[in-house]
Amino acid sequence: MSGEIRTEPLTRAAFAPFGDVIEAAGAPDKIINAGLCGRHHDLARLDFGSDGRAGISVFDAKPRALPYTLDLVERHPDGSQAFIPLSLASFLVIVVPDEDGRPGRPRAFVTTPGQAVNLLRNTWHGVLTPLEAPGLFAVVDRIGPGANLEEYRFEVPWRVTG
Ligand SMILES: NC(=O)N[C@@H](O)C(=O)O
Ligand code: NI
Repeated sequence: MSGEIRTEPLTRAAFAPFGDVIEAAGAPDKIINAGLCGRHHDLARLDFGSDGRAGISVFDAKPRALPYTLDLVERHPDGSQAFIPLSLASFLVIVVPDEDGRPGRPRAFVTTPGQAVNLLRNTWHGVLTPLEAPGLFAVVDRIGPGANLEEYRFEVPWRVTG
């Protein structure tokens, strides 16, 4: 299976089967800090497994452009993975439903400035793909034993267009 994938806007509802959209959307859950800050509370389903712990790393990724050739996806069977831009750059988020242990048809989302994402454990996804510089991201994922990585290379790449 291969072909062309059109990008779609990133919304919590559309992304929910694959993970969470982390953003300051709507009214804050709580006003804190003497009224000077709104807290948008507990936005992501983090999961680091029974033998792992949470880690924060910084990724400095090369920006890419659309149309984008998708030939490789991966997943982390032991934990979730969150990508939080350290700038207002937009990025491409590719996720794929699993079909009997292999990726099915990818879906491609483009973030708007201020959006971050958390990928659920074992969700097929494209690697971190900024669409503009700087490609600096904080990444919250599992630190622990094992590779926590399964890769899949498509025999025929997908073409992702805007
Ligand atoms: N390999 C790694 O740390 N990053 C990937 O998991 C990725 O999704 O970019
Ligand atoms: Ni990953």
